[in-house]
Amino acid sequence: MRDTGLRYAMLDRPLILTGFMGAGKSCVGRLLAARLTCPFIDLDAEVVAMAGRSINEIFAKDGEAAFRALESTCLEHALHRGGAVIATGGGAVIAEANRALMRASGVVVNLTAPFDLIMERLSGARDRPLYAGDDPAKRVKLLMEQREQFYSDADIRIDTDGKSVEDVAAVILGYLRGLAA
Ligand SMILES: Nc1ncnc2c1ncn2[C@@H]1O[C@H](COP(=O)(O)OP(=O)(O)O)[C@@H](O)[C@H]1O
Ligand SMILES: O=C(O)C1=C[C@@H](OP(=O)(O)O)[C@@H](O)[C@H](O)C1
Ligand SMILES: [Mg+2]
Repeated sequence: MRDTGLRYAMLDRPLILTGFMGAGKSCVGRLLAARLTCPFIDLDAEVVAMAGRSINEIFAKDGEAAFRALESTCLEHALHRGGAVIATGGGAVIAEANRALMRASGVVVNLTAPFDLIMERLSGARDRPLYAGDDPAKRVKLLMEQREQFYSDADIRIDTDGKSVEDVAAVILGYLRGLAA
């Protein structure tokens, strides 16, 4: 069943998913956009399209700062498109300007998962430069701690532990229904 009513309710407001790598932003976002029959924008894909190279290549050749600049530009473009579901990359919340823009433009939904589950979901990931290299567990732990303050800057936080992608999308749809009522 498609939530066409909700689609119209949020037509001019993006729904923005934030959260750490592996929280499920991309999977949940794609499903949610299908349910809402609205566009789905994955910021990582937008960055790759704009740069003409992979995220791994951008990090390796241009550095993280260059990636963050592209990410901010793509976020701005995406927010201007109005009613869409936007899956951000896990680090999009670091820049204060990005957070302010997200809060001012749409509904910010933060997906969370405990450290062990994040590690489980990321195991084998090859397209995440911040997960690659020596001791990814140590880096993930540190980044999760450092970013917690930024992720908490959201309209709603949803713990995805024990929930399927469908379950998480259903919680968000329920929240949107509450907003539209
Ligand atoms: N709620 C969930 N339950 C089980 N697996 C999940 C869930 N959310 C995401 N995953 C899995 O975790 C991995 C990362 O998901 P993804 O949507 O790419 O996360 P993100 O975009 O937040 O980094 C994928 O393999 C996906 O299938
Ligand atoms: O947390 C981060 O800094 C990053 C998360 C990634 O997106 P996902 O959160 O979708 O994996 C991607 O933007 C890049 O590898 C950097
Ligand atoms: Mg993603």
